[in-house]
Amino acid sequence: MALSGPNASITVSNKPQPLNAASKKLEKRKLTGVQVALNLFFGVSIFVSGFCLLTVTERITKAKHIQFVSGVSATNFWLSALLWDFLIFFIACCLLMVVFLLSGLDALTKNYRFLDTLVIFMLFGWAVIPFTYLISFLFSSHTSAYIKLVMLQYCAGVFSVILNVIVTEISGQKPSESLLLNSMMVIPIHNFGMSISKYYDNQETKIVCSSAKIPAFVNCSKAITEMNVYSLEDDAIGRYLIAMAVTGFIFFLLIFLLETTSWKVRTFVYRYIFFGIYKKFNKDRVSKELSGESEDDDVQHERNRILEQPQELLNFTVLIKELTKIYFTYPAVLAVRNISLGIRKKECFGLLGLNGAGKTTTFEILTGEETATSGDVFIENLSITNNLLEVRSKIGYCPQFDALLDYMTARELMVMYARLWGVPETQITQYVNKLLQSLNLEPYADKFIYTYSGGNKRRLSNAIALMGKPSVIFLDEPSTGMDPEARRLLWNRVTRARESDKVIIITSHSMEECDALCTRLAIMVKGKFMCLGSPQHLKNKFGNVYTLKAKFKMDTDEKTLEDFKKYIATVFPGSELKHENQGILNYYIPSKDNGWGKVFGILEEANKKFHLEDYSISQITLEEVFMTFAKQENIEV
Ligand SMILES: Nc1ncnc2c1ncn2[C@@H]1O[C@H](COP(=O)(O)OP(=O)(O)OP(=O)(O)O)[C@@H](O)[C@H]1O
Repeated sequence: MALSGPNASITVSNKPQPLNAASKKLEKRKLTGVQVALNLFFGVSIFVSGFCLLTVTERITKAKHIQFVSGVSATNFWLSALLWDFLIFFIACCLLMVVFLLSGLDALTKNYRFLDTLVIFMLFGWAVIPFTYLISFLFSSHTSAYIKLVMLQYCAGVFSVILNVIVTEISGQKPSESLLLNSMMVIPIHNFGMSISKYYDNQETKIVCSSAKIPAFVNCSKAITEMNVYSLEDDAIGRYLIAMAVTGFIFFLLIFLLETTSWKVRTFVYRYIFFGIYKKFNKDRVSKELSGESEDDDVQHERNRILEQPQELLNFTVLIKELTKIYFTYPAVLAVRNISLGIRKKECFGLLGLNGAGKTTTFEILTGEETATSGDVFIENLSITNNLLEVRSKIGYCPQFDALLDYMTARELMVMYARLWGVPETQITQYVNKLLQSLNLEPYADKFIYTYSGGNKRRLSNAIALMGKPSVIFLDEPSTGMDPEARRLLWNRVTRARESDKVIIITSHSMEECDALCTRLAIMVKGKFMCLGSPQHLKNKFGNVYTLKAKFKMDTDEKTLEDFKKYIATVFPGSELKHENQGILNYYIPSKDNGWGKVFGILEEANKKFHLEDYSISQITLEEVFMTFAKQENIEV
């Protein structure tokens, strides 16, 4: 039996032949091409699968999205990744050649054969690196992607070799005539295994045939010794090399298609197919919940203003028009329900809402990360659905979770983004230092990011979002985990950015932050705007109560407290005792018919009558307005 075709170095005929001592020794020492390939598969699989680690990490942490948003094109991103990984692959292959040389694998190294071997390895690298990138899109964890890819590559390699033996040796078919073996040629490791094993066998045979003593079991016919190893014959490697060259190119093309047109395909599928089917079977729900009509007059007014006027007259930097997002899971989630909004230059718009209200989904659509199910977003009059690449170059984005590259320093990362934004090379150092200073990041600027605290990572994410010249900056919960000083610095920086003609859109769970930064805000409940306006407008509109805090001395008896409660109930009809603890009473007092002067007059009287230690009266806070909507959501749930 010949192990891989007629040119196998050690050809075992069907009839056992007597071997002399020298040839027995030779047989024992020599490997077959198949053995060499099998031995290489494991190491090669472990090594090449590593190329998925960074691509998966960059995708799931959104570092890739931030780079795209900062102006990197898909071509540049993937070509630079390929170039770098290919360089690493080349160095590793050179080291492997040294190992081959030291191990005495003359058929792969001696007499310039290492150049042929390198060609096989390089073509394998060209095919397998984009293949690994492509497969990595299927995974959302880099460790799982790595382990599964190692297993996939190794099993595919071993399987393909076994299949080749079965097809050629057992069923006697030529590899080029077997549909199964031909279809295996899309897998880089199969082509690599075949190339290396056939090349090794061919060269080993030539070495043995050119020696003084040719063992009897070696087939040294002219057809074998004079065959061009690069030809397209079944025992040569030409077809496998061509397959690797072509598939590498195809894999790369597929990556580009995935990056550039998959967004359009997804938009089409979700908008016209999934949403069409959904509308057909859920007519009532769609007309009731996705009508966009609102009970709040400000929200309704904003919607009318957008829908009734031609877009050119509106002059908004950001225009959200009847935006809807449905996640077609089971059951379907209506994450954003027909919202319309216009934001002009120098505005800071806040999106508030409980967890799961739809803020992040709205952000993801606005930054081009998610597709809208219906409606559209326009940034400087460019539709995000039709001009994604242009729109991306107009935005800065700080995602909810830090999209940073752990093995870079803050300075390196910021220099990289400054270059991407096109800051002139001579000004980059000064530009980065200024930004680092403004967020007090200088002490950590030259340390690896993985050593940073959560708050410092957040500062850096915000600094990156504020870089360059975007027209719109999206900040998703920007100050989470920051200390009060860092928060103040951030607020100053954001306010300065807003004043320099930018639009800031922010989501936050900190009402203090929204009150400090936002010129307008909306409270979102279950994907809908429940109210819209400036913080003061919302406080006036929904805060039709004052909050009264009365503090009694420690020795005050129960009767005095009861008398005070009766007194308040009489002088402020409709008042509500919200909370009582350790002689401190908190009331909501209706503001209607109770001006500030009247309230203070009554409380001064109460102070004298009940000997209060202290009292205060204030307008309702934004947090209390928010809580009234939050309560509504909880009741509806
Ligand atoms: N990929 C997804 N698939 C299915 N449902 C999703 C997906 N992403 C979000 N959702 C659902 O969409 C709704 C809105 O989620 P979203 O993350 O936008 O809320 P959020 O207001 O940003 O919440 P948080 O304040 O916690 O960040 C939630 O009900 C959530 O479960």
